[in-house]
Parts: sequence; structure tokens; C-alpha cells
Amino acid sequence: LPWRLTSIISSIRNTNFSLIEWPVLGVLPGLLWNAWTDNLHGAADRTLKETGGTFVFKGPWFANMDFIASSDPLNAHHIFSKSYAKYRKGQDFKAIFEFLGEGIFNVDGEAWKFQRQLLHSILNNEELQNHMTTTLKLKMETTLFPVLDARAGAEVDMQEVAKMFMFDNICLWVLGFDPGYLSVDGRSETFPYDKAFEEIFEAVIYRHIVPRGVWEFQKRFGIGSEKKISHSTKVLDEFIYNAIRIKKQEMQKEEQGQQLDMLTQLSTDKFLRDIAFTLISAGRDTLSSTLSLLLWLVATHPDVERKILGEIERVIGTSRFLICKDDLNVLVYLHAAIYETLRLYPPLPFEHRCATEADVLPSGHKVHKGMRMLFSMYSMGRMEETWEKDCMDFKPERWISYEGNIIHVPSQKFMTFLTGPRTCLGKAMSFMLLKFMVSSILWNYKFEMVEGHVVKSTPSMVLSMKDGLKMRVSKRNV
Ligand code: HEM
Repeated sequence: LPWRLTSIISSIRNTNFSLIEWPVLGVLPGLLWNAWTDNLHGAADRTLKETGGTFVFKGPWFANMDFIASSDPLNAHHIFSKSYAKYRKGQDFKAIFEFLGEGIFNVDGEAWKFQRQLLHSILNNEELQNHMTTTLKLKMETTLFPVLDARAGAEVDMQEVAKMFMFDNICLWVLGFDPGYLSVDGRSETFPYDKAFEEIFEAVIYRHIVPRGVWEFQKRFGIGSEKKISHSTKVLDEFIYNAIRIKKQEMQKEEQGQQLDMLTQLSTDKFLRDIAFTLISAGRDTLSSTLSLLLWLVATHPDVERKILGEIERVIGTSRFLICKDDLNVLVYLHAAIYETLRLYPPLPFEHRCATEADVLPSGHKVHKGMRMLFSMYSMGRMEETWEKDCMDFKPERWISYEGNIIHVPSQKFMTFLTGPRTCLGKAMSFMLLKFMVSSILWNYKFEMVEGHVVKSTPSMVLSMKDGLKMRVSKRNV
């Protein structure tokens, strides 16, 4: 064990990971787990910086675990755009993310094309977007603001509030009903969905760092994180299937016993479940993660807060909320602050692909067929080569041109929403919703960090704060 420990530590420090003697059944996964869990994405970032942006990880020959990790923009362009056909999600991705079923994140080829077209038209529908801002405003007025009023002066975990608030909203938009998770009475212990998502997203990281055979073995016998993932998937499935059943019954009633619409007829409950699960996971965590990280960054950068408030004042005037969607276009500094948050803290910190054939990356690294590619967006947002010497500073100004417009950064350099044909379909919508929420929240409430609270990240597929975001909230005199 001491020899292995030394070799593991030196491998982690060295530029090339070559772990030939991998004690597959537990020892190394456990060590790596402990070494990395404190700041997994930070550890990956440090290693990528030391290796010039790309390294090869060699697992034992029998475990099929070799992968290339990279944060190099040229490699990003190659993998996600130029040679896109050579890099697919692949069978490993599908197995790791099996809870997404046949949803868009998990499929390639024709199935992906079909869902992309379908979701593109749904997410860009103006009527739906207007409905979303209307319900969001209503939810802020009737739930979020009363919750913040009730807790004024007390310690509030704003990450938890953001998660509950986004979960209610996303269910309203995707499933058509509001589960009422966030309420003035506080968190309901009988509401297991938040925990279920968290357990799944943490277990996904585990599935990335242990050989497939190991977690499949654990899954078969219901051991450790695999037990949690199967329980959590069941909990969420029950919730979504139930919502689909109620929705279908309502539609049937509305149609007075006639046939349901074509899509509902064509779609099986399983297909609707996969799409709903995908949209809820795509929207809930990315938006709540950005919202809480932005609140934290604003609270710890008073100059940024002052500038955001100055800009909002010019648009909102004496009301509590933005009046119309067009007002959002004027909020350039807030737009830049959101970009800056997403650069330093991408809600989805890494991406995963599988090579369908042998290839050579622009960085010179050889790729063999079936090899996994892990791409760190977290590290990419912190590269001096792209973001200059002050890359670690939170500075929304870097996104604003001399003329006062948002500077366009090519997506292979700012990859928070990915680049290439599989770019996020919810980017424009996310900016709209975030600007609408953040402007109203910051205009009405002031947030200060609770003394001594340290913000740390969890080892999860979605960037999230380990001990929450403890803040003190007070009402502003608008
Ligand atoms: C700050 C917010 C968001 C960020 C940072 C973000 C980021 C991403 C990333 C990195 C991907 C690529 C994932 C992959 O290929 O594995 C993606 C894909 C996607 N996103 Fe987002 N997302 C955000 C919000 C949303 C929202 C609100 C929706 C809609 C409800 C959405 C819908 C989608 C869809 C449907 C895809 C799949 C695209 C495809 O595979 O062709 N996203 N997003």
C-alpha cells in the first residue's frame, strides 16, 4: 500500500498519469475520491495548467479507463465542431447517465436530430417565453419575496432557496404544475426530490473515476452510491410519471373524451418522462447554480453591486420589477456580470465524449478508438492565454466594449454553453430568466455573507456549494 500510495501521489503530481498497477477493487478509487472530493474541479484545473492544457490518463489495461483530459481551445474546436462526427457521446456516456434515458443529452444520430429540432422550436417559442416571465414574476411576488421577508435579518441558505425556487418554476414550465417546494413555512422534509437530484449528480462523478465494471458490480448488488442512484431515480420517476398521468387526464377532460393531441398520442410515457427529466435537470441546476453563485460574487464585490444597482435603477425606476422584456436589453452590465460568473463557475464544469475512430488532436496527443475525452470548461474559463493575467478576478468589465456593448467571445474559448452542433439550446432563455430574476431580487433585497462561512464546491456533475451559501438578507427601501 505505501508503494502504491507513493506512485499514486507522484502520478497525480506528474504530467502523465500512468497507473499500471491499479488495485481496482476499491483502494485507488477510494484514495482518488478522498484526494479530489474537496475541490475536484480545482484539482483538475491545477493539473491541466501544469500539463499545458492536456494530459493522458492511463488506467490498467483490463479496466478500459484511459482518457484524455483537456482545456485547450484548439482541441475543443476539433472535438466539438470540426471533427464532431469522430467524437460522440458513446455507450459509456449512455451507461453513466442512464437516468436520462433516451433524452437529448444521452442520444446521438437521428434520435438526437429529432429531439434537437423539437426542443429548438419549443424553447424559442415567444409565447412560451412570455408565459415564463409572467409566471416567474408571479412566483417572485407570491413566494420568493414573502420567504425573504419572513427571514429578513436571519441566516438564510440562499443556495437552498435558489434550488427550491427554480425547481418549482421549472416544474411549472415543463410539467404544467407547481409543486410548491419553496414556501414561507420552510423546507418540507417530505419533499425528497432535491436530495434525489444531488445524489444522482454526485454518483455520476464516482462513475467517471472508477472502472465501469466496479460501479456496475455495485449497482447489481445495490452497494454505496449505486444504491442511492437507483433509489433517487425511482423517487424522481414516480414524481414525473405521476405529473404526466395527471396532465393526460386533464387534457382528456378538456377534450371531452376526444383523442389527445398527436404528440401525446405518438409519445409513450417513457419518452415524455425522458424529455421531462432532461429539461428539469437541464434547467433547474444550471439556473439555480448561476443564481446563487452570482449572489455570492455580488455580495463579495461591492463595486460590482453598486454598478448593477445603478443600471437597474435607470430601467426599473419606482416599480419592484422590470416592466417588459425589452428592458432586459438595456441591462448590459448585469449581462456582463452573468457572463463573468459563468466564465469562472460554469454550472456544468466538464464535458464527456468518446472517440469513434483513431485520431490526433491539435495538441499532438494520440487518440485511440473508444478512448474517452474529458473536457474541463472550469479550467478553460481560468486560462491566462484567453482571459489575461487577471483571469482569476471577477471583473464584469472584461465583457464590455469601449462603446458599451457586450464583447463576443468565440464559443470554443468560452465553452460554458459548449461549442459546435450540440451547443446548449437554452442559452438565450437562461440569460432572459437570469436577468429578470437577478434584477428584481437585487433591487428589492440586500445580501451579506454570514461571517466565517466558507464557500466550497461539491464533487458533482453540476457546480454547487458544499455547505450552502449562508447569507443575511435585508429588505431595500425601493
Ligand atoms: C446557465 C444555464 C445553462 C448552462 C450553463 C447550460 C449549459 C449546457 C451545456 C454545457 C450543454 C452541453 C451538454 C452536453 O452535450 O452534454 C447544454 C446542452 C443543453 N442545454 Fe443547456 N445550459 C443552461 C441552461 C439551459 C436551460 C434553461 C435549458 C432548457 C430548459 C437548457 C437546455 C439544454 C438542452 C436541451 C441541451 C442539449 C443540446 C444538445 O445535445 O443538442 N439549458 N447546456
